[in-house]
Amino acid sequence: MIHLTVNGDPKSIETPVTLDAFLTSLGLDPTKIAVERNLAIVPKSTYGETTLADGDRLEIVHFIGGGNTKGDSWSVGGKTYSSRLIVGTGKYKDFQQTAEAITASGAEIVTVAVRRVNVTNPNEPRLVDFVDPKKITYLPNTAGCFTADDALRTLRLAREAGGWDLVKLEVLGDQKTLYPNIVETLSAAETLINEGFKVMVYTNDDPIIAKRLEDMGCVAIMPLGAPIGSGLGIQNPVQIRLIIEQAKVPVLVDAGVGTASDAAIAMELGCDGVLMNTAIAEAKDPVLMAHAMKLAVESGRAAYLAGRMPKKKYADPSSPLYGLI
Ligand SMILES: CC(=O)[C@@H](O)[C@H](O)COP(=O)(O)O
Repeated sequence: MIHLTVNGDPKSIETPVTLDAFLTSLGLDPTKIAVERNLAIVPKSTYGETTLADGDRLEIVHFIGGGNTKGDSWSVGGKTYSSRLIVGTGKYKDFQQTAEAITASGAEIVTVAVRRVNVTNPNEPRLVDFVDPKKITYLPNTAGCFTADDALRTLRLAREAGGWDLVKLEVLGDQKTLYPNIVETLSAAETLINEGFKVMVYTNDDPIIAKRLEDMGCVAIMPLGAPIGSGLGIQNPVQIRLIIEQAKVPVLVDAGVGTASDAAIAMELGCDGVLMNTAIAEAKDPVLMAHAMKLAVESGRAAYLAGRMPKKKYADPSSPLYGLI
């Protein structure tokens, strides 16, 4: 019988085994841990030829290199995306800067205000000459529409012009708040869905309305974090969480993000993604901010998947084994 200690706990094994086999017998993945044997680090490449002996003291350190979110994709409108950041195309200095920011953001979907951004007129600079619609999904939106009729005309136009049927519906209530007009939004969503559009819908942070839009057939629910263009960050995390908990379609915070931490909070809440425009376009350095937003969305998503520790009322020492080695 061989007696060992593992992180201070006694362990016994019947016959000598290699470190590799021992770690595996503990249910550990030898590629993801580091081991100290009798105060000397064991190189990973020698785990297979290191035979444990009576009296060995092992210290095992887990999760070296951490996890990653590779392969963590999401789908909308029948297409799968790995970036969870959707960016707007308004408010930039020019299309060149728009394109550079989009590249830095890593976004695979960009939203375009059909009535404001030139996509099709060859006599003016066109966004499509800077951002290739074969590589990036264009998501036409109805920015600036205040009635269901306006929104319907705009999106029918978009389908006619570019064949786009995955659309972002936003019907606004007033100029001061740019809050959604929910009555008009519901009516437009119903018509669009009946006409075969796949509707990603901008809405308020009301779980009841969100459910109704989902039941109607919207393919994504996009509650505001704060008023469009305000950069105030997520004002109502509880409501966003309630919307996420009940939804069976993707939920993306849309509007009101001001800086990277706002995007991370949205993702930590469990959102499938974030849509933003102003925070990037009106930053002093839009391209750098686009990069920051990419990292924030990825980091918030990883934190959500990792599962945060519970909040505690009192201190809890970080190194319970301190002094034992
Ligand atoms: C681009 C777009 O669709 C906006 O209407 C959207 O809601 C973004 O809002 P922010 O500019 O606050 O990010």
